[in-house]
Amino acid sequence: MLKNARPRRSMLYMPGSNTRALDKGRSLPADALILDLEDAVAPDTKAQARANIVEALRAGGYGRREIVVRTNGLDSEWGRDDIAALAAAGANALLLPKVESAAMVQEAEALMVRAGAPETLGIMCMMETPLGILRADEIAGASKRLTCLVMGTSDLVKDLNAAHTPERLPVLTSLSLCVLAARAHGLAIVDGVHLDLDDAEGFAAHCLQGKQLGFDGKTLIHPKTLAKTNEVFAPSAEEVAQAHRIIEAHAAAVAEGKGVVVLDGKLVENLHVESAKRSVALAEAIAELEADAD
Ligand SMILES: CC(C)(COP(=O)(O)OP(=O)(O)OC[C@H]1O[C@@H](n2cnc3c(N)ncnc32)[C@H](O)[C@@H]1OP(=O)(O)O)[C@@H](O)C(=O)NCCC(=O)NCCSC(=O)C[C@H](O)C(=O)O
Ligand SMILES: [Mg+2]
Repeated sequence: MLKNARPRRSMLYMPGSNTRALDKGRSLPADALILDLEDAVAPDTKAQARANIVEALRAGGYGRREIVVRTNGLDSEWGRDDIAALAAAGANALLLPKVESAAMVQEAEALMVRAGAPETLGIMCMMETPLGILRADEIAGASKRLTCLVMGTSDLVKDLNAAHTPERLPVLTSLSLCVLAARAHGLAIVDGVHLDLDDAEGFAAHCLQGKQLGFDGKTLIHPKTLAKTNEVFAPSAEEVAQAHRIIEAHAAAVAEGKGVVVLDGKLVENLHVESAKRSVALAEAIAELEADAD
């Protein structure tokens, strides 16, 4: 069972230096917004971006969208000040970049606590360096505050000296290792960004591949990709209807003292019921989120 389960089909990055984007986030159909202080922000605008995000959080208006702030690394000149300013500013989670060990997570958590972070403030980790991927299990188990791993496939491809390819073979092992680590620790996990904004077909294929690999959703860089992402990572109406049929057929079998049933020629066991219940719960959570956004 996932800790802190909620829809994370679409997580849209926006630079903290872009106040227009921070404002637009209040009306975009994203499950989560990542207000960025790291790579999307130039060094000489870091302090202003931090102030913009604190002000945006104070002003509120983001509804039920999950609000995540990506801080700079603790090895940079800005990381500690980011955590000090954001720990109690009202975000749902802080996203730590380039995490490579449990110790890095725990150091950030200690700073968050010192800065007055509420117990509800979550931690997310960017998985985007070779060492971080190799230590995914250690990182995913580093703190009770951890809710979600976020793939950073751009940095990863760079560090691997690999290439962005349509099938993503160069990063498949890394993606799957992180999915394994996330699930082993009951965490959510979200796929990396697609950099080519004019490649709608390739983007859709990567969404589908991510869903098939087990990801809960995808990180995004532009609002025009939200609709496709939300569609792919949501259970379809047919899937939800089939999930209800599976739950009902199995319940009827159990009432007759049987543990399994054959539905449409396919075996249905308890594990299928668990998956069906997960689909129904996700569909309900999405409906709630979308009703709230109207
Ligand atoms: C890529 C962009 C710079 C493009 O911006 P722009 O030229 O303004 O795009 P449009 O003119 O098409 O924008 C249309 C309207 O949409 C708003 N907009 C655009 N992008 C966003 C956004 N991300 N969030 C919110 N709103 C957005 C524009 O303001 C326009 O609105 P309006 O004025 O009403 O018409 C830009 O999309 C952008 O900056 N994207 C985010 C880039 C980013 O955050 N990058 C860092 C994260 S990715 C990363 O770091 C990867 C990871 O770490 C790894 O290693 O893999
Ligand atoms: Mg990165």
